[in-house]
Amino acid sequence: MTAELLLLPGVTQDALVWQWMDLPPARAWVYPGHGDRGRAQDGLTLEGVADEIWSVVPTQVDVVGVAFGGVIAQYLALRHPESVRSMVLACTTAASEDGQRMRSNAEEMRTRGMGPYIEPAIGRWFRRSARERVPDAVAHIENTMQEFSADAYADVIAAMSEHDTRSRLSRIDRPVTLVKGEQDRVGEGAIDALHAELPHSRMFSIPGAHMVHVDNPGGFSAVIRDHLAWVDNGAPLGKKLG
Ligand SMILES: O=C(O)CC1=CCC(=O)O1
Repeated sequence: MTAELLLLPGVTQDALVWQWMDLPPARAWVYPGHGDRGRAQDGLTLEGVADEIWSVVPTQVDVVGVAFGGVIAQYLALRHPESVRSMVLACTTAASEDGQRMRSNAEEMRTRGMGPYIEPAIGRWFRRSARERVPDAVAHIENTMQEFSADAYADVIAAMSEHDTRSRLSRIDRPVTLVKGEQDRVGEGAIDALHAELPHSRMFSIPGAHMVHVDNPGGFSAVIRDHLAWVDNGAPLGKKLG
């Protein structure tokens, strides 16, 4: 059986967020509290999300993870290495910088609701030109966030506050393509840090802000297709590509 392409998006995003990309057939994952799904009954953890994915996907997957999705992809590869053939990790990180601040932000979200968070998120996630270039995609994200539960958003931020895979990244012996959004100002330097630690990684920079898959769907599709060709052709393991 060949590997299935598995798409893990950023927080608040549903399966429709990939519709502007040009990809081979893929499984678009929907996290608890996202899309039509209820919140995780026993609380959302990074390990729990990864384990649920592992329990559902076929033998092997090529994982594409953006932002929160890139975090989940790391837990999947660490906890269930046999299930991951390769990864594309975009605009993501190996560790949250300030867990205490994230936990207090999460508590504040639960009381304030989604309203105050939508415009700032659009500002971080897209380049200014996005409303002209990809108006439907920006509108989709805005509409999704307006309907989204602040508790579900807070669940993700609280779970991410515990995130730190730095000491374990050297165990991931799969080919990884890392993607930097050239205009991504969230966690600057985080992709370089992943590149330094992941033994079989290569790195691309493409125009785009934090949610590079929605901000630059054409450019990100091209990277994924290049990645799949690289892996299908036996991505040279043990060799660090720059
Ligand atoms: O919203 C951000 O700036 C960072 C982020 C947290 C989870 C996610 O997917 O992006």
